[in-house]
Amino acid sequence: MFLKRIELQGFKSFADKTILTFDSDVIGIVGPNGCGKSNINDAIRWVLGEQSVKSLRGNSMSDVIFNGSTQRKPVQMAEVTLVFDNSRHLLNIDYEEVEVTRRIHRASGEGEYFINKTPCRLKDILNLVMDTGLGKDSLSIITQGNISAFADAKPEDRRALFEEAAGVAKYKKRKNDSLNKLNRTQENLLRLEDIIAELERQVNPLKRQAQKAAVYLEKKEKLEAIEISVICDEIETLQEKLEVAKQKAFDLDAQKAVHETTISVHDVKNEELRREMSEIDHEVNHLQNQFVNILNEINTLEARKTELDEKRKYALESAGNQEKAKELKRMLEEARYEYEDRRKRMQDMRTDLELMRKKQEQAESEIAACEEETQQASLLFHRLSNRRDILENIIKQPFTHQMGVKAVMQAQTTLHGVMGVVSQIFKPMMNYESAIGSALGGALYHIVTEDETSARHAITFLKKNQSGRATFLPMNVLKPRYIGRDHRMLCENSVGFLGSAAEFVENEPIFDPVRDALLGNVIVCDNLMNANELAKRLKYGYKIITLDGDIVHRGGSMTGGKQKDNHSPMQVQKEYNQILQQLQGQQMKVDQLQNQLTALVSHKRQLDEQIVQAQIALAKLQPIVDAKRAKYERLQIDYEQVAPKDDTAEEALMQDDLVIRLSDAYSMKDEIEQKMKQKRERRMKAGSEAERNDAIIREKRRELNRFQNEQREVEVSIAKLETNLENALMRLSTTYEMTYEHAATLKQDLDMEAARKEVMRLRSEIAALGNVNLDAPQEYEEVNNRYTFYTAQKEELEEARRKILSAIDEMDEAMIVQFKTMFDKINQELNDVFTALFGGGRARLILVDPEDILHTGIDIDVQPPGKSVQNIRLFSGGEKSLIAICVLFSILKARTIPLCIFDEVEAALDQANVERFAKYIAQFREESQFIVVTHRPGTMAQCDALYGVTMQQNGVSQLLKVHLKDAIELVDHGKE
Ligand SMILES: Nc1ncnc2c1ncn2[C@@H]1O[C@H](COP(=O)(O)OP(=O)(O)OP(=O)(O)O)[C@@H](O)[C@H]1O
Repeated sequence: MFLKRIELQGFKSFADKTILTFDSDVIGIVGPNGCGKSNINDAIRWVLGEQSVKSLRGNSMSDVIFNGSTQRKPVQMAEVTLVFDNSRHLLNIDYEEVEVTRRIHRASGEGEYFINKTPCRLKDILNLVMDTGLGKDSLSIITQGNISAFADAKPEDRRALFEEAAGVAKYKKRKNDSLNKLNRTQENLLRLEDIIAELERQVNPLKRQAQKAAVYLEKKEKLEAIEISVICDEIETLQEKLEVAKQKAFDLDAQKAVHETTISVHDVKNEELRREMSEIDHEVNHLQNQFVNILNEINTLEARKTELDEKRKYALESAGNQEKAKELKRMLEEARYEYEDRRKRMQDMRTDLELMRKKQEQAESEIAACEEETQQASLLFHRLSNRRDILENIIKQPFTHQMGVKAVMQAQTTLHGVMGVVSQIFKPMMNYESAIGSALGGALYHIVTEDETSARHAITFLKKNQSGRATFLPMNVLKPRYIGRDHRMLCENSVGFLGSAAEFVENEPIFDPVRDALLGNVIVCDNLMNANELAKRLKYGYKIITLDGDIVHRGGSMTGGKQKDNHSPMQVQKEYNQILQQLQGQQMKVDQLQNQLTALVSHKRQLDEQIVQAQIALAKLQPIVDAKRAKYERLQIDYEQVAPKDDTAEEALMQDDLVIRLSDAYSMKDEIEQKMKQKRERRMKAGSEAERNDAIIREKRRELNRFQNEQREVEVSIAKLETNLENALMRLSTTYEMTYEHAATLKQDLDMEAARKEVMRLRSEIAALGNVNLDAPQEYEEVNNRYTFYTAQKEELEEARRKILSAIDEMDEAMIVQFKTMFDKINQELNDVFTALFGGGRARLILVDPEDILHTGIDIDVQPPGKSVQNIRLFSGGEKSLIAICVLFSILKARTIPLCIFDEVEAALDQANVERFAKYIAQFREESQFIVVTHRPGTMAQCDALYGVTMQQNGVSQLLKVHLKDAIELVDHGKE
């Protein structure tokens, strides 16, 4: 027996464990309607892998689990096991006995499969029974429904039965698998083709980019090798320059200190001089008092002398000759003394006067020279002041020729958002006025506004008042412009480059955007020659201006020259600043000269005064000298008249010291006068010295000022050098990630000028490369690898597809042969089976499309005895069943099927046909095992054994082996 046993538990109406053991070839299963016979049939199909809930007569797979009845609770699990004898190895497995089990749990709804109690997949079970004839479309399980549907089915729906009989299912399955594989391959191929197309699109540009990147890297490497040395050299040069500038700053500091010391020394000196002058004044005062006193004393002595002389005169008249001679001799001595004394004093005075006159002459010529110089200096000062006034006037009344600008600026307070005119907003740094003027050009007279609305309002204002035109720069739309990083670097390495024009103006921070927009990308160069050279290097992409205001425009055109009366605001401002500076110097010069002149004039005035005083004194002394001489001569005559012949008279003594005292008083007076003169001279000298010191202090202060300015410039240049140095160091660290110390060890001994040019050349070549994708080589390699990989894959897939297609062709071939052979075999059997069952007539199978064996439908052409009905559908139900049964038996004859389960297939047949049918089954018992569900005694009579299925009141099927008679009774009893 092929199927040895069925074990059911919880399956449909078989709530309890039920075992059907098959020990005969033809087993009948009998029982009343609804007792559960077909559930056995369902159980077999279920185990063999039935997935159609509908064909299992349920709504869900868990409907196969015993659902309970009035007296029994539902169970939670259904399990059916089929036990096969596989000694003939009909099943595709090596075991002699095979147990196939399927289980389902109500809770999870999950099914489990087992082969020989080992869990397996549904697929394994389908494989196991494939081509045994036990498949779901096979003849092994035929129901009444199948039988009646067979005749009415469409020809193509009948095909499955024959395919199953021909055993092409395995090919079909394989073909299906192959087709699925082919589909997947096809899909993969499509996907691959998409990927390859996409990669193809990327690979060529990437290849170009990778080549470009390689060129870039090569140049970059070369550049790096040279530029590190160039930057090092630049750093060293900058450091040297910085050293020099710092030394200069130090020297300036030292000079400043020297000057400051000089100033303070002179200040101290002046302090001393002033103290000395005040002391001298005090002393002169004191001497003047002394002078007055001595004059008084002289007057007193003179009076006493006159009185004495009168007394002597009277005494002489009454005296004797000897007495007289003695007295006269004494008087003569006094007179001679006085005369000599006065004469000598007069001589001294004359010498003094002479000296003073010489000094006076010298002072006069000095004054004349100083006056001339002062006059010249004043003249220049006035000329400069006049020019300053004119320029001031121009500055105070700007925009005389720009009516529109003038009108807007006059109405600035009433117009919202008008911020100023460009020429007034920016103040060029010293010496950059011409350059900035040229850089701004026409924009000098543009009006800066907050935004476009403000500009619109101003334009409306100009229109309404017909006040002219003006150009406006709304701040909100201005875009900053810069010199590109690479270009900047190129500039910094060029001779004569000073910076961008924006660096040389001062303005309020709020106007920075205007500054950057107008001047950010304008380059300032020292002269036109260097400007041309730089323009060439920059490929004429920037406006370059020189300190003289000449311009090399973008594109290379040039503007230059000089205007006679340049009234551009920047020029006016420049001249005004220069004039203010000159005026300051000139004013100082004039002041200095005037001070000098005043000092000279006062000196001369003092000299004049002294001369006059000396002349007066001399004039006063002259008559005195004359009188003294006359007196002396007179006394000499008088004495000679009375004097003895031998003048042996003893030396006359000056008895009265009045004369000496008087002479001493006069000497004292002269001495005081001399002292006063000396003091005054010293006072004057000190005054001049103080003035000279003041002049020196002023001069030193001026120089100090100059030093301070110079120091500021040096500080600016130090700051610039430091910035440049910092930039160079930064370039080293950002571009090459190197410190200077490390870079210096790599520095090569190059001709720096040539190296710089090489750097420039490489830079411009690199810049000309444009955007470089440095990841391109790697990306190219990746993409190219993927491209190669996918192309190879595509070829492999195409090869696989070719193989699948050829395998499908082979399978088709095999299926056609197998199908056709089986079909022919069945067709051969059919006629015999038909005549046997119908008792005559003829029947044959027809291929609807013999050209397409793989898909053709199958028609049946039957001719029961004595009938000429062409269309199979026109036959009666019983006839249709019988025709189907004929085909069934033909198939059984054509090929062996180990197990056939017939579920009331003969229900529609009449008694005679049932018997014929039953007997026919018996013919196959040698090859096939039959399980026949039947109600018909004729069929039962041909069975070797009969199982009766009963269902008691509790709704649970039960099984019992019965004899034929009991079986008929069971069925009949059921009918009742
Ligand atoms: N899940 C289930 N739980 C309990 N009983 C079930 C279940 N499924 C089906 N049944 C019962 O099984 C019976 C139907 O069995 P079956 O169709 O095998 O009868 P039968 O003997 O073939 O009848 P007939 O001779 O009319 O063809 C019904 O009474 C039905 O109530």
